[in-house]
Amino acid sequence: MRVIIQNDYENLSLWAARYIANRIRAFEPNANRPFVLGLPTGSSPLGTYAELIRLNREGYVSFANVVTFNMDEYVGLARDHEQSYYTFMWKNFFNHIDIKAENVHILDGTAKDLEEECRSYEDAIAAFGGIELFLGGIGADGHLAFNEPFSSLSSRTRIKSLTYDTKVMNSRFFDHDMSKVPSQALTVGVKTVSDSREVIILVNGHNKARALQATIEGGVSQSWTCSALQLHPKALIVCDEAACGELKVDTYKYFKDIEGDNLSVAAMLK
Ligand SMILES: N[C@@H]1[C@@H](O)[C@H](O)[C@@H](COP(=O)(O)O)O[C@@H]1O
Repeated sequence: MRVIIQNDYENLSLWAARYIANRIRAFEPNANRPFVLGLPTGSSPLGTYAELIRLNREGYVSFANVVTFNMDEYVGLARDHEQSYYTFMWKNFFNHIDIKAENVHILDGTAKDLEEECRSYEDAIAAFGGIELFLGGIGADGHLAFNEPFSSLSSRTRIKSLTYDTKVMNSRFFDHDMSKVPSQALTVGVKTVSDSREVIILVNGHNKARALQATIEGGVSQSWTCSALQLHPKALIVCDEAACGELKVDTYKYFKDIEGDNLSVAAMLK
């Protein structure tokens, strides 16, 4: 596992966006061989999306041959609901880049047969040859996508009930009214994420410090689903100083030292 520690959220976002842009450029995707990118919602990726939009507008990276799969979606929210993840993604990212609408995949939380919706999502990922790079965030309880604590580490896309804590956290988007927060979501599984050839997780802020500690230093455990990344051959954590509060000094120093030359945000633009 690599851990990139940036001073603040701004630099974390620039570094992550430039890394992703460079990966897409190096892949040289075309219509027959698209770059398959997994994407999250939430506040963590907003800065990364903003920089990717800027890089796209400047002509540094194109999404014309990028295929995306989003991590999750609330059950029961229509796509045009202002808090659906569908709305979030178009508003904050897809509307501003040169991606083709037919290349965007987002689970439909209003599908008649939700189990079939999940199965066909996994089939669609497989049909594209799997995901090249999955970008994600984590919840304060370490959830990856909506894989809440004690989700199976070999889980696939399925329906999950949200924990009380997650509903409280997400109620900020629903007028702070818990009763408006959907109780269930469709989510890719831990295994769906970890089957990707590369995983990048953004972790910022003090409230994620325990989750970051569990991801890097704790044992692999279903109680912190993010810890499954320890078994991944190419997992990359991009975090800010604030999120490092629970790491051992030695751990912190190790990653700062070993990644020293790689931390420059400016040097990421080729
Ligand atoms: N399902 C999403 C996750 O994919 C996200 O990583 C997490 C953290 O959100 P934020 O980035 O806003 O802290 O919350 C949500 O519940």
